[in-house]
Amino acid sequence: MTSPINLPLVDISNPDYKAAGKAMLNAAVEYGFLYIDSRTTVFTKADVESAFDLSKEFFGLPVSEKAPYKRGPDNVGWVGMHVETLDPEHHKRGDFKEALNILETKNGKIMQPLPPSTMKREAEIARFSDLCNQTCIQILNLLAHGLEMPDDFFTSRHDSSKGYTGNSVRLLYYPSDVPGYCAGKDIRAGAHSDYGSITLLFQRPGQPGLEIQTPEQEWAPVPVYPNEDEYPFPPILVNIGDALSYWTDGLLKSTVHRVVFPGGDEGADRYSIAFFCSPLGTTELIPVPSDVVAAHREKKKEDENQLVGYGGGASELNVGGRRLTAGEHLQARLAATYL
Ligand SMILES: O=C(O)CCC(=O)C(=O)O
Ligand SMILES: [Fe+2]
Repeated sequence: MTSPINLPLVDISNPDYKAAGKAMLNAAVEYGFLYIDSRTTVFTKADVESAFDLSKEFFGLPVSEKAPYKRGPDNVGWVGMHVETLDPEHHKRGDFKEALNILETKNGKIMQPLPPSTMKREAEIARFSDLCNQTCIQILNLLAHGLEMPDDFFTSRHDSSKGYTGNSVRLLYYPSDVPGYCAGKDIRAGAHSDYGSITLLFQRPGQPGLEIQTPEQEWAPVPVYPNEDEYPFPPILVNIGDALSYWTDGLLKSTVHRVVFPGGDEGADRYSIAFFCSPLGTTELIPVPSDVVAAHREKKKEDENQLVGYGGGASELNVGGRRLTAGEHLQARLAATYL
């Protein structure tokens, strides 16, 4: 096994905007993954604990109480065991996980039906969703800054008051004992890249399992904690999705990752929470006006249609004489992974 990867840890509250923007950009270019120091975020320990607590409560419901809230064509709702197959090419059985996709809340309100016990916690969910959104805006601003573009270039294309983005909170549950699991054949979450612009990932102490693909095509575990420091909760893992990679002509990496069953004593259940931040569905994935991106393109002289990240659903960046939109890419990827 490859040694754990040593990803950069970024202080998101750094008043030296220029330094923070470059630190964020460098990590996004080199790894496509980075940690945000949880001491520098808008979240309190209680916000994160309450989100994991309600996640545990939801997944602990009997199947009969979750089934009425099954994921529909709008991609919101409960995803049962083996329903999603993130890497259908390599895994016959679907992912060994359950998920709950919760669409970004609006003015404190949940926009979809949920079980009464979860609905009761609407205020906590809405606060968590808002804080995720705020964090994504901070990150997108810093990345724009790092790319030497107007600070609001990305955020203005993520403004959900202007249309549908697909931004969502995703609660994930990977049970440790699933009948019929076959080591070496089955996987908790198959290899994939994320589809939107950025993903925030919240993890729990003692519940590892995430791995990223290195440029040498090996799998490197991503530790829950990057070092021995004292944190109120584990640092938030941030990764770049396909949209930002297309937008920057591959300068920012949409890195392939997966979730495995850890060996040894670490065979615990894993709970994680992702926040997927996506551009407005109508946004064309055209390389952005950045000198930094232009210099990268000049250096690479790359093929226009090269695959980005895992790239499965979007080998064609041009459709019908125009560029692919963020919404089309999202739909193509979902169609490829819900069989
Ligand atoms: O649970 C995790 O650690 C990762 C989940 C993930 O990669 C995803 O849902 O896109
Ligand atoms: Fe992912």
